[in-house]
Amino acid sequence: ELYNETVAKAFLQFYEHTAQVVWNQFMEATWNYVTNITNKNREEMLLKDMERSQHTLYFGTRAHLFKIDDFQDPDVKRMLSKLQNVYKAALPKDELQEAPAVLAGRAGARAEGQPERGLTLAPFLGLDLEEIMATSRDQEELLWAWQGWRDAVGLQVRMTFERYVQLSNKAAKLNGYKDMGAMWRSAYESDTLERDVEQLYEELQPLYLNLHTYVRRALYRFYGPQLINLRGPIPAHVLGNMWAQSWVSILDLVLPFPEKPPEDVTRIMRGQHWKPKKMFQEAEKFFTSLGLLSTPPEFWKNSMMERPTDGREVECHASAWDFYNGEDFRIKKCTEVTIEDLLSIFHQMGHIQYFLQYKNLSVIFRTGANPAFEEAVGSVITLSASSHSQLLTRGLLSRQHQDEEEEVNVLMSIALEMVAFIPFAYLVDLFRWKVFDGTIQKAVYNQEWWNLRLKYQGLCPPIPRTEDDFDPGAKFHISASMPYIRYFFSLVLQFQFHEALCKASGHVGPLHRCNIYNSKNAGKLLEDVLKLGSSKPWPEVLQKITGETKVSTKALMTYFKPLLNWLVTENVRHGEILGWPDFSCTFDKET
Ligand SMILES: O=C(CCC(O)(O)[C@H](Cc1ccccc1)NC(=O)c1ccccc1)N[C@@H](Cc1ccccc1)C(=O)O
Ligand SMILES: [Zn+2]
Repeated sequence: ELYNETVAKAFLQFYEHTAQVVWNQFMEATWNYVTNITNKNREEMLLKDMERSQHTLYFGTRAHLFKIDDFQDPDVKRMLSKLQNVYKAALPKDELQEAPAVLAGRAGARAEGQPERGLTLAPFLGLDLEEIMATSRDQEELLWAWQGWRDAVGLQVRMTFERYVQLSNKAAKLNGYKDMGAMWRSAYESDTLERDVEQLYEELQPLYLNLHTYVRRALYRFYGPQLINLRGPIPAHVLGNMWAQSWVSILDLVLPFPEKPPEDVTRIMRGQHWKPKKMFQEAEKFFTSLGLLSTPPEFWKNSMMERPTDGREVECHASAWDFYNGEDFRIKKCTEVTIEDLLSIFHQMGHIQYFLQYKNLSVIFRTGANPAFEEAVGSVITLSASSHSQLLTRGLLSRQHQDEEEEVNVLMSIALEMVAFIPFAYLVDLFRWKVFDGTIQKAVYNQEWWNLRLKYQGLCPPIPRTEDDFDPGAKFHISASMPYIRYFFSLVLQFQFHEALCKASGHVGPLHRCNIYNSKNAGKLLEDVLKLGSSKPWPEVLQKITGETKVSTKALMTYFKPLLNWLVTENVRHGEILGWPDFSCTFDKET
């Protein structure tokens, strides 16, 4: 009959050649917009987005005509089933037109006319406010920045968020999913994803609880009892980050051994006159030291490594770009010369390495084995890049020896980045899954957001919040409709990968001292995984690198064991209450 396997192969060839052109044009137009936000560039992006949707719909509807179950070739079956999901292209034309203004919030279009004043100010405002959140120790100033950002951006997103939920769920249903949360979760090819991540979270909770309790004590010492309740949640504006998702900026307030502070790598970088380009070259050197691929000339010619100084408005959230022609790959980042940005560049270069490794696969398979794999690649390299031995080798540290207490200090700084992140990375999509499935209704969006922030992060808003606010909208990924559970999953995966790569590199000793730099064995293991893209189910890919088919928190717990021991001893010594039995947020001061 007509739609047999031979026809399917020709159909896929036809898809392949047309998709490369359509996707390349869409990426070019989107790149032009986010690196020069003007109405003209927005129009051009929307046009290319429409063409891409028409292309997706043309092939998606026809892919449903094949009886995939009768086919033999596993690749043909897998490619056809992936084509069948057409995402938002399933929407009727008029709603598809409306979608960009609604779906991509801050990063994307506004319905018509000039973008809101607050929004055009926001990107510039954003980096300065984040700087204040990281460096200020004046809680009034921190409150001003915290509230300022939410008023400037959060409220804008609120206006379109309900319509965004409607359109998203309609598109999901048209693709056969019960809601958009189910469609997002389908990227993991598992019908137990929600329970799996909940289980991982529960295994990690004791580690987070002990860190939270210790940090609360340290903040109590600095800010006093009128701000910090030792039996209650921590106010969200004093953790050194706009979303309290990373606490590394308050390391100086919580250092276990303050008489042995770690060297300030940022100061050393600036003393050595590091520039953004050198930071990218540094990250590339690490990947090539593993025998992995180097970046093509286009990367250095076309990337945007610094915020432009010609007055152009750009989207400053870092990202890596594949232009689907096998040779054009870019990073967009408003790089500052800091250790945080150097490590963030390692993360972005991990995305680029994935693009390079799978560039000869069909376009359909040019994504990570699952979205968490994409995020984990760069982050696993970062674990080695930020190790004492690596920073020493690269001349970014001068002190050779590190004694036991200095090591606890370093583990604390890594935990402030990684362990503090665990509940935040978990709750962002817990919130959105509940919004999509209707558990959380519009009337209580903000209250339910703060219920989750209290339950999982043990945080409180520093001032009373109402339903006129929309605090979730203050996070880029929510305003840009970017799924987030991938970062939670990636956090666990990156330690599992790190353990496997360290073993392959012949490392002996504690996991947190491992540095895989120059290990061709570790590089080979990683290469074998990356070049598969999404052509195989991710448990198979996970097994190739770790020997296991299940995600496990064992490696992460091993890595932080020395710190957890220290934290438990410290918290017991102070007779601390783990958790926040006083769950109320103290606004009205008794005093
Ligand atoms: O958002 C990022 C880093 C940006 C990115 O590399 O994950 C970026 C996000 C993004 C931006 C614009 C459009 C789409 C996605 N993702 C990529 O550039 C990307 C993702 C998948 C494939 C190719 C590129 N990190 C998260 C979480 C995180 C990750 C690692 C350390 C700390 C925190 C955050 O900052 O909250
Ligand atoms: Zn990423």
